[in-house]
Amino acid sequence: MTEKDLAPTRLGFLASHGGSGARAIAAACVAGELDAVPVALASNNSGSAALAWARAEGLATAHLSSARFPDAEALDAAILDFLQQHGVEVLILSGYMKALGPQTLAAYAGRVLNIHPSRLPRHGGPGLYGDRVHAAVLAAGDAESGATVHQVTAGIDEGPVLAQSRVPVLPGDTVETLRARVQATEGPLYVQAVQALLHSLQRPGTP
Ligand SMILES: Nc1nc2c(c(=O)[nH]1)N[C@@H](CN(C=O)c1ccc(C(=O)N[C@@H](CCC(=O)O)C(=O)O)cc1)CN2
Ligand SMILES: NCC(=O)N[C@@H]1O[C@H](COP(=O)([O-])[O-])[C@@H](O)[C@H]1O
Repeated sequence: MTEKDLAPTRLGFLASHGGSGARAIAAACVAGELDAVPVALASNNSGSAALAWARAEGLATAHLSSARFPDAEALDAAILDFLQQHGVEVLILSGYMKALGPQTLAAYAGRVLNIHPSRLPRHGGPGLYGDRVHAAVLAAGDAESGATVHQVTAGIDEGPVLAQSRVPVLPGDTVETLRARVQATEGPLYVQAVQALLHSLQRPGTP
């Protein structure tokens, strides 16, 4: 058992807006629920609340967007360089609205998680993000919805599902009321999924 094995796992985040998932996971680290430490957050929006929160928390931060790196390969390389520079071991997508590139996916294979606000495979894929997902659930007349944490692979929302929540869709629901009911499940669900991933990484082969 090396010193690194005993050290808490270093977490990195990508977020486009509020970073609610990152905040819930960071709080669970402080509370001792997760044997991990948040170390870095990058956003494609320089004015995002997630970036302001990460700066205030003392995390390493970066604004990495297609505006700064018009070439997708260069943006992917910049994201990977930022994460490796800060020794990130597990990457958490927290309301990140851009496709993650092949270099970062290859370097972090099996160690990248995303949360999506529906019960995948329903209402997932390109073009389905944020309130568009809740609108799709309502338009389809689904009786239930929820959130999904999955491993991230090249295809959008196609990675293996690790955990799901379930909430009812109620008569008279709007995008706002459904979003609030689903988002109330996301923090605990994401913490539970990260816990399971850390366990599998820290003690491979144990149930
Ligand atoms: N390689 C992967 N990258 C990402 C995945 C993934 O599964 N594999 N998940 C997404 C998150 N996501 C759904 O959970 C998602 C995010 C964004 C989009 C989308 O269509 N985005 C629009 C742009 C939206 C914007 O700029 O605000 C687009 O790309 O045109 C769909 C699903 C994160 N990355
Ligand atoms: N496809 C990804 C996606 O739609 N993610 C969803 O966006 C919201 C982000 O909120 P936040 O910016 O306040 O964390 C969250 O509800 C998350 O499930």
